[in-house]
Amino acid sequence: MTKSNRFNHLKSNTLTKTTVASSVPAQAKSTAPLRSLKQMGWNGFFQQQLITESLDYAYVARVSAHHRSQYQLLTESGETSLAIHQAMPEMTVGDWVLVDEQHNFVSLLERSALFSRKAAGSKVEQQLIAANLDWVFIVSSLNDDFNVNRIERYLALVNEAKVTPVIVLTKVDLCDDLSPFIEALRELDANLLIETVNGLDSESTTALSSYCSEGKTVAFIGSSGVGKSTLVNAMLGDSSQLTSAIRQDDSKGRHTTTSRSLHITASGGLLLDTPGMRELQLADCEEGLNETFADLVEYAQQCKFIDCQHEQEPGCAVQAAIEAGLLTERRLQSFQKLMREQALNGASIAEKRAKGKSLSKMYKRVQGNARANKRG
Ligand SMILES: Nc1nc2c(ncn2[C@@H]2O[C@H](COP(=O)(O)OP(=O)(O)OP(=O)(O)O)[C@@H](O)[C@H]2O)c(=O)[nH]1
Ligand SMILES: [Zn+2]
Repeated sequence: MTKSNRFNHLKSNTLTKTTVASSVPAQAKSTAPLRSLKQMGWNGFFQQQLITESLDYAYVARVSAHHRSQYQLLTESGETSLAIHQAMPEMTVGDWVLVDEQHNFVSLLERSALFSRKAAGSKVEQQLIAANLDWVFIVSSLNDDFNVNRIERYLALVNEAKVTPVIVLTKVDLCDDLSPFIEALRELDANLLIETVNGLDSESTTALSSYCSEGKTVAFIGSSGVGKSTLVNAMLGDSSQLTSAIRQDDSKGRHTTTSRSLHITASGGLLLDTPGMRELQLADCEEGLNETFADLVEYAQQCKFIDCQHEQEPGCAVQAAIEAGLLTERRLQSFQKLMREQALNGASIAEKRAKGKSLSKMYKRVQGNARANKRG
């Protein structure tokens, strides 16, 4: 079957119940109101991955929580669960899956975005944190806690995950002069999306509703005390959404009550809130760093040596840009610190020693790739 006729029947405006098998299993039971796939975040990117044949016996579901032995799923008929088997791929909150009527896993749909980290003590194991997000709010308060280096770190993580970042500056009610904060952010990227809010004032937080519109999935990251929980509560409106839970049988047949990590917000979007998102560390995000420091990487491509570390090497275009006032020394230091940090966090202890020695190799690889991409 050719690609075109395989997808002929799938039109982007048919994102309704009729595009999937109508018989979602009767087991689905929920205290939450029913939602259409579109309201759960379904869009053309996922639709075009569906193959007609599978729709005759499978239905679409979104992972709303990940427990030890099962995934919790949101379907158009309510919530259900999927027992974890070895043969299944690793999945995470936000993933879209096909499941058959006997509750067997059929397939995992390709992700539009993914947050992951290396599992502790393991060289290769990836721990998946969240999938298919549309926006991530990087939250920082407008006071002494505001830290540009920290925001750069979050930007690298969000860019690496292929999600669009929005900087949310909280506690605007306690701030007399916004301009130094905005200027510092504009220095990172003149096109950054920035919102200023008072999390305690519902009128002020409506600015975030436009991102969290029907079918859009958002998450918050930021350090402790900046006001994330306050914003989460404001966006969920009806607090019952936060505690909404389903009863399910655990492996020993006992009833357990578990809460989900994917919530419907008052503005109709989805809010993904897991401990993993809150504890994100920088690891293996060279691409994310390159995007976050695109200005610096651009200069680095003009350096005489491909593995230039932008310290005292002759012909360093990065140092020249700093001298010419085109780039700040702070930004170079932040880039170098984050490059080192992500390399070390992503490595095992044995690898760490080796990686410490081979920073120049890493520069060579990153800057070499950037040069190659530019040529290509
Ligand atoms: N004045 C003012 N206070 C705020 C604002 N947002 C949050 N707060 C207060 O700041 C404190 C911390 O807010 P939280 O929402 O708990 O912060 P958090 O980021 O969730 O912190 P963790 O739970 O530790 O991660 C609380 O006392 C909030 O009431 C704001 O915009 N203005
Ligand atoms: Zn250089």
